[in-house]
Amino acid sequence: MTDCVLGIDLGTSAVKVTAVTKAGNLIAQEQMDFPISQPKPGYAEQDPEDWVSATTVAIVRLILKDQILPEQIIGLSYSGQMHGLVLLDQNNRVLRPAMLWNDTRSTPQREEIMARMGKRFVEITHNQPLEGFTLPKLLWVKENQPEIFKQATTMLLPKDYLRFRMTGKLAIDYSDATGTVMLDVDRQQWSQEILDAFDIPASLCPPLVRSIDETGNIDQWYAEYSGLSTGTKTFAGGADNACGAVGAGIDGPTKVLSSIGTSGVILKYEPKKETNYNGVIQYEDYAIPNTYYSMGVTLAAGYSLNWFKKTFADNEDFTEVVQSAEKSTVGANGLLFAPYIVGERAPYADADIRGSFIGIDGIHRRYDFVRAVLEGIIFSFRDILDLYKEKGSRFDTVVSIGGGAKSPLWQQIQANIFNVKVISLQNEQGPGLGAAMLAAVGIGWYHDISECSKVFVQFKDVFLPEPENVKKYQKLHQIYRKIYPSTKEITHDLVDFRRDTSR
Ligand SMILES: Nc1ncnc2c1ncn2[C@@H]1O[C@H](COP(=O)(O)OP(=O)(O)O)[C@@H](O)[C@H]1O
Ligand SMILES: O=C(CO)[C@@H](O)[C@H](O)COP(=O)(O)O
Repeated sequence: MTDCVLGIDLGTSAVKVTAVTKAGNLIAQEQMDFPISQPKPGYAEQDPEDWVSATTVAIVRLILKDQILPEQIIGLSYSGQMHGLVLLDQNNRVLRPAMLWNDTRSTPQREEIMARMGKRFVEITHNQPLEGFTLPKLLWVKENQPEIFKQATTMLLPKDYLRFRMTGKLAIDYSDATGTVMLDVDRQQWSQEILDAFDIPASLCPPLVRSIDETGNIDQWYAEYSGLSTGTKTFAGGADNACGAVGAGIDGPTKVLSSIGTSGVILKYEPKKETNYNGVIQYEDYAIPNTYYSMGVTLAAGYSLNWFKKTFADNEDFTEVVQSAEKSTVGANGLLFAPYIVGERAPYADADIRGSFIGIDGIHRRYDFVRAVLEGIIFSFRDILDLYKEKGSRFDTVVSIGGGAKSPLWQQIQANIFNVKVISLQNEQGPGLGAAMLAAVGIGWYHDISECSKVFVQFKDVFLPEPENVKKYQKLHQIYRKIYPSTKEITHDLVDFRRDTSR
């Protein structure tokens, strides 16, 4: 019986639980999906109970199907979808569905924050108060559901709620706390100035801990519910992008992370907390203590592909749909896709922009549309890389993770659009591996993340830019860049005509 740690990756579409030994061997992995509810355009909610049930199913499968013994699991940690707001009452009961990172209903609150605090807000948090972040959501509840706000005694993020249900302990780690935009990044504490400005009781904010800190053992109730042992220690964990970067070995300035999950992310390691991109690019505490990262987020990356598949190829296998894009060409035979189908965050912070296919021709087949979707998402990533390049950053490697990294074609498209070498991991589940690494360091197997990374992080394939295709993509990207300014007004005008899915 070999001891192992679990990395629990609470994503937006599913939870994935990965068991890893001290030697970095992945001995089992289980996944359980859960739904997302979009009752109105711009809304995105989940029932926190679904996270608990799905995680428990995955753990039960590890024990019953994969034959992992509960006593083998000496520690576990968490990676969580970021920014989502979970509100608890005085009995620690959930007050309303969680409002997720891709819920963009809080534009008035975002504007109110900027009107009230302006530049000072960006100085404190190193971020703009975008709709996706937690504070605008909290203010939305305060203004639109005051009876719920009045009952709220604790605010948690998704993985922190899951940890609470498994241990009975309330906590939040610094990487997720930055994503609330209520943390004073320079002082590394909740910002009293922001709390006072919006009349938010400080008692709502849970205690801050580091990602590798111990957060209690599995409690009796959860041990009985799941089959885990009360001897298993939990460690705080981090934001999914922070954990993804840990699991991808991002620990210096020349490697960049590209993640295609439900959202898409281009992420860069930042050694100094003083760096401030004035909110154009997000700035967050990293899961490695006393370091930071910045990132640009494409709201609908894997989500765009999911939408396409659900709408036009529902009963077909995911891999086959993606592979069909090989029948198309670089530039999808003259078809472009802009992935703004739930609004956008970077490089355009615009909750009302919507997506488009440009250049539809009678010659186009479904595989051209698939190709355009894959390419459009990466053009959006390229826009973010260009923001970094404008600031003088230079990279020689992109590490590709997330569900999208299952496709070699998509990784080659990345290498060609970025004109940079792209490498993949042995297991594309970087966030789960990163969470397991936090537990491995927390438990004392390794002195620090860097030591653990040498054993746990294993790369797989290398995709080199193909010069002919790089040239074609450079031209196509210039055309793609015109889509946002050309469609902004048109798609904003269409807002009132969108279906209200609550009816
Ligand atoms: N075989 C595949 N090839 C390419 N992309 C895929 C494949 N299967 C799933 N995906 C993409 O991966 C995304 C899910 O990635 P994942 O990292 O699991 O997301 P999350 O952490 O947000 O739940 C889906 O939205 C889908 O677009
Ligand atoms: O909002 C952000 C980052 O700021 C998202 O990246 C979420 O953290 C969701 O991640 P995935 O489920 O797409 O991995």
